[in-house]
Amino acid sequence: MVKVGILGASGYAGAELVRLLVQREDVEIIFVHSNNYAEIPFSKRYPHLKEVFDSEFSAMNFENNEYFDQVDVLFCALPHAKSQIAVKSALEKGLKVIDLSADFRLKDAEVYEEWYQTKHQVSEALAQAVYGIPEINREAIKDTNLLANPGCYPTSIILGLYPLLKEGYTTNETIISDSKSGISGAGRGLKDGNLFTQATETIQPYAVGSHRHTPEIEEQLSSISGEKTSLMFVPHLAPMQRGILSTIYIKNERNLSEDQLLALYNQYYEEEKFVRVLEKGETPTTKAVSGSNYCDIGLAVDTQSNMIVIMSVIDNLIKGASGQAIQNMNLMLGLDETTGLTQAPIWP
Ligand SMILES: NC(=O)C1=CN([C@@H]2O[C@H](COP(=O)(O)OP(=O)(O)OC[C@H]3O[C@@H](n4cnc5c(N)ncnc54)[C@H](OP(=O)(O)O)[C@@H]3O)[C@@H](O)[C@H]2O)C=CC1
Ligand SMILES: CC(=O)N[C@@H](CCC(=O)OP(=O)(O)O)C(=O)O
Repeated sequence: MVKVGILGASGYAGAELVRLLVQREDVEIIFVHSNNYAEIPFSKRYPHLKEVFDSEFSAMNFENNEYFDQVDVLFCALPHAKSQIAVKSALEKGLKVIDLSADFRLKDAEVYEEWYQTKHQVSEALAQAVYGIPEINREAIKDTNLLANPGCYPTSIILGLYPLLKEGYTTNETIISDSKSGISGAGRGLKDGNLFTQATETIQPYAVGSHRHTPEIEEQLSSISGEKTSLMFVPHLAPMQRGILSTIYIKNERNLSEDQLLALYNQYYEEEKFVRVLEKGETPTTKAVSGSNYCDIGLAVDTQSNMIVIMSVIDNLIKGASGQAIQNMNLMLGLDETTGLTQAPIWP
């Protein structure tokens, strides 16, 4: 039995961890943390899990936390900069740690501090953290105790570009990703722009050219291509609960035909349970991956402009957060990577 604890379980990502893990017979959830909802049953905040998971939230201090002595794996689903002390303490106690925030995703503390405007308190641990996209760096994930779970936008974009960049495809022309996210991507915290009245029946770009996922994506794309690779990333808030669509544009510098492009992606992803490459002419929809750990990728070549268009969709809370975190946990524990993640998507 694998014993797990979840920090930030009252948030959307934490609650998805609970929903996915509570259904497993090989996992026991030992504690769910929330300071604001301490001693309140989980199912009061998340009524869909009534009689499925009714344990109370526990408030806690993260330094030398005795709760950590009771578990094998710690998931941190806290905002940026809030889990660093917990991660340090859990690593010292010999736990496997999976952090869903951005705190261990960037290798360079200075870059983190510039983009997140806060000092990194555990920068010495950055070197040991492994960035967790299993389809790309499965072997390193198996060997780490500190897993940096990727951001939701980065997951959709990196999986979308991986085969082309791995093949040495264009890195000297700017790549563009026009990405759209459902509102759950912003978490459950109250924010004016996420009110129903502000966010429904409209779509809006934000953080144009300045989104904090840009350095994360560029670092990973550069690592794949072996050269400095830059990205023009434009996120949008879309009026849906879940889902991310990234439409990525990259110069077709080797004049691949659509059939060749599809063959390349099929070759890279044919063994990957959670990546589905669509057929010629098909375009992905966020609905087709909703509630699942799938990433669906559609491909097209625009012969007029000689641009490749990659369309990548995920559920931001599953493959973009908690599903991928569990996929990583499975690998870190030597389990079948797909355990607990084979639920089919929900439609409509
Ligand atoms: N939503 C998404 O699609 C994705 C989210 N992530 C990342 O996962 C993490 C959680 O996100 P999400 O679930 O959306 O966020 P939510 O805002 O929904 O939840 C935040 C959680 O963190 C806790 N928390 C907030 N502030 C503090 C603090 N100062 N100290 C201790 N605990 C605190 C809250 O507990 P309390 O009840 O006490 O307020 C709550 O449990 C973030 O780092 C986010 O970037 C990553 C990928 C996708
Ligand atoms: C819609 C929305 O607001 N999305 C969030 C991204 C959430 C996420 O995955 O990012 P992190 O894990 O890096 O926080 C944003 O743009 O800040």
